[in-house]
Amino acid sequence: MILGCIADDFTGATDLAALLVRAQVPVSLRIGLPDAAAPAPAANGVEVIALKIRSIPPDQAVAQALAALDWLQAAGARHVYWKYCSTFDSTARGNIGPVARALMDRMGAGRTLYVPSFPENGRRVFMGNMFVHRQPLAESPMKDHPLNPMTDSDLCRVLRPQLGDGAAVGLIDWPTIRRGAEAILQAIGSGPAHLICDAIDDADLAALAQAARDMRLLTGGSAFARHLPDAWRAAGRLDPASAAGAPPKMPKGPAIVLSGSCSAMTRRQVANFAAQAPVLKLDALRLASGDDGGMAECIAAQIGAGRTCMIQGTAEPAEVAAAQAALGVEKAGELVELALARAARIARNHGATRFVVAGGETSGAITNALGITALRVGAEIAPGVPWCAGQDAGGPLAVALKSGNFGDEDFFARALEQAG
Ligand SMILES: Nc1ncnc2c1ncn2[C@@H]1O[C@H](COP(=O)(O)OP(=O)(O)O)[C@@H](O)[C@H]1O
Ligand SMILES: O=C(O)[C@@H](O)C(=O)COP(=O)(O)O
Repeated sequence: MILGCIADDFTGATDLAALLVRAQVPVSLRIGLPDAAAPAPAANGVEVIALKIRSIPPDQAVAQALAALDWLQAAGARHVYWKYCSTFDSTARGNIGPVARALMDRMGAGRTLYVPSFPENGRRVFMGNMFVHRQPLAESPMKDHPLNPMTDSDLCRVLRPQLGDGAAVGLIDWPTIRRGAEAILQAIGSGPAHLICDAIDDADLAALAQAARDMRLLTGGSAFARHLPDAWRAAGRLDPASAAGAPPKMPKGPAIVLSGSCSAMTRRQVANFAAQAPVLKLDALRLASGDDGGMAECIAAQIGAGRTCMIQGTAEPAEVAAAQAALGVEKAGELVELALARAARIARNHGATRFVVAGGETSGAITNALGITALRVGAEIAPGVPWCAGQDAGGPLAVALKSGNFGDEDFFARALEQAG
């Protein structure tokens, strides 16, 4: 296997898998830690392991990431990629830094790069500061994220305390990156173990990939990973004729939209789709007292009759803040995730075959609830959001796991049309 990847959430995993398919390599996407009976990886392919470790306590995230690393290494991974969010989503304690550090220690890797930029989706790092479209990260809607609000745009400052022990974090800045792979290589050689990298367009990411092609451990978003296969091909380490293979066949049938993201873009997408399909809005406070607003009846009436509907946890920042103040951040999030996971199972029992899900944590909860253990990546609906084909006890199904911030306003309708 040329590359083994550990993704910290499920939308991130399908994003990464889609971009690697674009890079013309065979990609296998496994949900959770593969068991002993899992099929062996392809010799020249990429393995992506989707974990749900973005917001859990650092020691648990590290333990799961190391277990994934052990599996990937035993399966022959030549390089390893630690995939986190293109907006560097993490809590004050981690988990980007602690997991990177643990992977470095276990692999004996002296250095690694941190390259979250995803220019096609408006995420750029300049002089160590992350921008989301035209706004600094800390002024963007990411400041209101329910689980990991991002309140500092300076990524060196975000990473340093996560690494602890006074760890040195360096920056490979854009003027260096614009001088090309040779200059980047020198900066890597003379810098500290942890290096945040600027990148404002895909040419920057390609230069970084060329400079980093010998590094065994790399970290970042999907857009940087996409450039690695070309860098390895140029170095003669990957068959120039390698291909992603034929896209999987997607099942047809009733579809449900399940939205747990509260991002600004998802809120617009939910409002847009609400004008076209029946919607049930969950309320975290009512869920806490066992009231889901008749969710099962609503799903049975719509999906059972072959029509679509949407169940949303999605709410405005003030509503989320009120629920969190009453219930606690974790409890409020968990209640909505569990309700949406239950909605997915009910919909499946009424014949749903297509699931459009918004939100990374939400996608993790739903994919696990459906018992999906592997996905095959199909066509992208929006950059970084592919339809994926999977299987559960009831047979074939399709899921589109949308990162909170990805896609245009009409994303849900477009997704259903595309796989219609
Ligand atoms: N109304 C709500 N009140 C409180 N928390 C909510 C509400 N709706 C959704 N959530 C929680 O917010 C979190 C959103 O995270 P996630 O699904 O990862 O979305 P994103 O992709 O935008 O990061 C989930 O844990 C979800 O359950
Ligand atoms: O890199 C990205 O932006 C995405 O792949 C990602 O990780 C999405 O996370 P959520 O926004 O929590 O869905």
